[in-house]
Amino acid sequence: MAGRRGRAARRNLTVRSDGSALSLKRWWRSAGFAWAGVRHAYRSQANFRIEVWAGALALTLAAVLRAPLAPVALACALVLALELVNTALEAVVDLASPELHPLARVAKDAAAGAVLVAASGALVVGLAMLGPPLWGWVSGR
Ligand SMILES: Nc1ncnc2c1ncn2[C@@H]1O[C@H](COP(=O)(O)OP(=O)(O)OP(=O)(O)O)[C@@H](O)[C@H]1O
Repeated sequence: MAGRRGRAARRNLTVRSDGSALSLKRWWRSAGFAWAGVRHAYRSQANFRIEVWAGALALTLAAVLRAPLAPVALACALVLALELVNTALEAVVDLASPELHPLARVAKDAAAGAVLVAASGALVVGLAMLGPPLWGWVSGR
């Protein structure tokens, strides 16, 4: 009996906390905030815009050349996600340290480094996946 009551109480708690977290309205609101973040990055960051269009080009080429889509999509998503994190970190650093500070530099440089590493990896993935079929298409083989 006590066990059943305990389980019911736990279920109530779970329903109350998970219920709101899983509500479609709440999820839609959160997605709206996330999309606002993406739009802000697109408007304010030239690098993000370049990466978006480079990714779109790579995905189009992969589809047209019938190259594996998943690794190209994953590499593009990684670069874009890290650029968004870099944008967020830049904003937080500017908020916390408007003056020049060595730690602010470390934070911004490391975040930019993360994007650079991901972009280099994406370039390798792009060359490996799209290079051979593109070469075959160009050379008519
Ligand atoms: N508060 C700061 N203290 C110390 N160094 C800073 C600070 N803000 C920026 N820097 C240095 O200047 C570099 C450029 O910073 P900035 O905020 O202009 O970013 P960015 O690389 O121009 O990025 P974006 O063009 O995407 O905004 C940083 O990587 C860092 O080395």
